[in-house]
Amino acid sequence: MIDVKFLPEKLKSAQVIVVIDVLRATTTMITAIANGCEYIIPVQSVNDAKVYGKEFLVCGERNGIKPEGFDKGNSPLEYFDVEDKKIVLTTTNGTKTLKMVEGLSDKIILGAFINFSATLNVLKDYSDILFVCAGNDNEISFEDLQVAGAFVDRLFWNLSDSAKALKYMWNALKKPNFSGVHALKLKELGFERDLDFAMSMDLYNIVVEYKDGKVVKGG
Ligand SMILES: O=C(O)[C@H](CS(=O)(=O)O)OP(=O)(O)O
Ligand SMILES: [Mg+2]
Repeated sequence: MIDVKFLPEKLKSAQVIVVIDVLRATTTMITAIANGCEYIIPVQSVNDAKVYGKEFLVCGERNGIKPEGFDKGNSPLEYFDVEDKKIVLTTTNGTKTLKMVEGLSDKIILGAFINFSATLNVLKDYSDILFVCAGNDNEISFEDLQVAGAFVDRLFWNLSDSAKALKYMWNALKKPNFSGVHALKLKELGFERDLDFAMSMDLYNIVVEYKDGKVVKGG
């Protein structure tokens, strides 16, 4: 079954789980890994991140903005210079959702548009996939649903009703349309370029996984 959770609730195990927080956590983490970051440790809180030692870049956001004392925020455009770095990251929705799916699958993948085709190639080998959209503060995210819909549209196993609904939504849109509440909020905060970046298809040809507590380049 190909199933989609519009929010990270009523979670269940699956052969593969794909966590989607296209604005911006999964887009940001994929960018960091594609630019040579060794690994990323997602954590729940700003205080959890601060305890990591000097060998880590301490990164993330609250209300979209880099917390005081942090090295980087949650804009993917800040992660082109992270070769061989170790990162600890806390974000409002994305890192929280990764922690929530821990233990539910042996294969947890990060989903976004910037490495869409590479991820799709891996997903084609599986018939039991759960897409988990991170949403925004417990509300659904139009942008996350678009990524799920684009994947579902290219997978041909049994679709759940939520997957079927997103397939039709994606077919109506045909390309990314970032105009939801979260996109507008990021625009107001001055992150318009993040939206363009996150809507770009296939900038990177890698798969990114969450394994043993770390976000790493997939095999
Ligand atoms: O930084 C982001 O884009 C969001 C926080 S907010 O909605 O902009 O305040 O965090 P994320 O975990 O990536 O949804
Ligand atoms: Mg988000």
